[in-house]
Amino acid sequence: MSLTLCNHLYSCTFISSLHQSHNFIKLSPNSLKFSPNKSRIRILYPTRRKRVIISAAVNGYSAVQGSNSDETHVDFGEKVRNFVENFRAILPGGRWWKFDDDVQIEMMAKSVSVWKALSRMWELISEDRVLVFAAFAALIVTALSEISIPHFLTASIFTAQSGQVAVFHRNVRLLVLLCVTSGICSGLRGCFFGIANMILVKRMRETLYSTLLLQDISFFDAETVGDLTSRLGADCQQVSRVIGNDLNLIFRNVLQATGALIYLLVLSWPLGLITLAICCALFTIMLFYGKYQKKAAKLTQEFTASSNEVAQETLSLMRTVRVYGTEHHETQRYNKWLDRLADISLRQSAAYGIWNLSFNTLYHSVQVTAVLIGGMSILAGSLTAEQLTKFILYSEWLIYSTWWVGDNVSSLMQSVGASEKVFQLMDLSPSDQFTHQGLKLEKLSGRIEFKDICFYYSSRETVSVLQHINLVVHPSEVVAIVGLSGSGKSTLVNLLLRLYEPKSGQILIDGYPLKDLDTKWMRERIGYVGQEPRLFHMDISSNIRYGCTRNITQEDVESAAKQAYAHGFISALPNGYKTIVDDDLLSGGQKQRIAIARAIIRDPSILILDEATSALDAESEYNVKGVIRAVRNDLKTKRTVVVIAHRLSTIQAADRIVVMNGGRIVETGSHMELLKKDGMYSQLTGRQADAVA
Ligand SMILES: Nc1ncnc2c1ncn2[C@@H]1O[C@H](COP(=O)(O)OP(=O)(O)OP(=O)(O)O)[C@@H](O)[C@H]1O
Repeated sequence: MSLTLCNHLYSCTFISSLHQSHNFIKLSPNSLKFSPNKSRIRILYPTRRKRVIISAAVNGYSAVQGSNSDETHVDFGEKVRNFVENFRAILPGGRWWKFDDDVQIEMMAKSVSVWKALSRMWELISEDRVLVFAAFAALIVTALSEISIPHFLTASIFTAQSGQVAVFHRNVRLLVLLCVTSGICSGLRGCFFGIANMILVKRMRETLYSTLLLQDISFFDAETVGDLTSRLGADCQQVSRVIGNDLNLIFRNVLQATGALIYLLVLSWPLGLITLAICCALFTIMLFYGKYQKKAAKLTQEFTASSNEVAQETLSLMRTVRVYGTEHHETQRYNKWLDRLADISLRQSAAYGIWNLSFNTLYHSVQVTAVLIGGMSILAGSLTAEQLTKFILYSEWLIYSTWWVGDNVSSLMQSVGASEKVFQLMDLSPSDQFTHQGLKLEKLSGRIEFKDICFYYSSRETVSVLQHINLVVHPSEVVAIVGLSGSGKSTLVNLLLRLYEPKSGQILIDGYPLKDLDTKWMRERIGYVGQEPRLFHMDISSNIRYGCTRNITQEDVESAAKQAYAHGFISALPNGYKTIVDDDLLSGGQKQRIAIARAIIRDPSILILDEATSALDAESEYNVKGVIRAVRNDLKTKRTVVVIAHRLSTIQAADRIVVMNGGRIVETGSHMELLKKDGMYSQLTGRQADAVA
């Protein structure tokens, strides 16, 4: 049965119930609609390393399976109990407020303390510490000027009332000076903190991006692009508030609150202590609120990342979505995450409401207490009206500052929550390939030897993909690897490209272990054309030059394009080699030809071609055969060619054919030798011949 969640709140109840019971679902019959042709409910939680799938057999769900008449028999007592339970759930601290139900704990990044997060941020910005110090200096001057204003304001009014002209003028002059100073320093403070923040976010993104680019390929097998771009975008943006907003305002308000408190205690210590007690209560509420917001922020980041993941996947597969007419389904898939985001936001807003309510209540209680006790003190003659006015002004100041501190601490907590995953990713060590300084040979002849290679992908440890592969490819030899789909051909090439490391065995290049060779040096000497070549969003010329470290002229580009049979169609494009392309603007065959030109221009000692298996067959075959022919005819440049071949004519052009099955090499030899053997190869060619016939 498929399940439609009628409204957002019910969806939360549903998900919560799923988590609570794990096996049994408690659902409100009103909230769900079932269609009879499916049998499972699946909820996917994207996690960093795995997706948790909760499946619930709906057929075993008797309460909903029954007719609607069940609903009418719910007795009054049950209804009241449900009402009371729901009411208790929405009270502060109730079940509705808890986030734990919403998400598996392993999807969260390791929690970092505020101090740890701040010290990490300081590491990133410490290079520009002068700017930060200048910002803090401006902040201190602003805070001190602002906190002195109410004193001189009140003093000016009361000195005018009592006719002390000289003192009145001095107070007004000081007032003007304080206003001007606080105005200027406030501007400088905002500007310096803003710049410091911009630097922090820029460094954070730079560091994160460069760390990601240096990870092993297996890291990208486990992470999704949408998730990573979300860390770079939304998460870093959230952290951007830390210095420019949160810290800046926290420090300002802490300073002002401290000043106001001292002033109040000097003015009247009993009233000062009462105000302090109220502020402590406010601060305690604020701590709970801050923690709550931090957790909410972490979930918001997770769900934003998940929604980005869905959007990115759908938009990049837009043609498939259109052809299969799944727009509505995809919208629902996206909406599911939006609903969860809205749910978090709903609770955040409700928490904000409670926080504001507490503040208002406590704020007004300070006013009332001050007027009551202060008024009685005036009547008793122990306090003047001027002192009480100052007291009320400063107590307002104190409580407002406490409120601001609370507000900004909660915002800081949110930023810290958002930064956790970013720091976790930033802490990843780069792949060994980038840290290890390997050997650089004087000359590479292109001899490749696979020695007893075994391999499985870390994401599927139980599935052995290559088993005891032994193969020698001689310099300038053209070797075709053939076999059924999934037999491990591309994996073998991936190991040669060092995208993955063998689990056992060794790959030798010119007799040297591939692991000992300098990866960058080695890759510069390999040309690779994948089965589905991808192009960058830049002009064709730049796409062909991509990654080539030697000096390249436009003639070199055109010559490589001619060898790859790409010159003709490129010249026919409106802007020729300057035409901006990307993955969608050219046909599969045209992209492949550009990728071949990109491989040829490097003048590689080892050329690896993965022939396309799909609809491109004929064109791909023509292109690949052309490259092999060119290698054969060009006696000056010696190249070893490894081609993963699917077509008979490509295979025949090879010096040697290696047949793979189930991760093993089962046959090797020339076309004729293998046909005579009447083994797997002859079966494969027989099948292809039948297909052509
Ligand atoms: N990144 C990966 N993570 C986990 N398993 C993978 C990964 N890439 C490939 N595999 C699995 O490894 C096995 C071999 O795949 P491989 O791509 O090497 O086969 P192939 O012979 O090149 O197939 P084809 O001719 O269809 O391209 C397959 O079972 C595949 O599902």
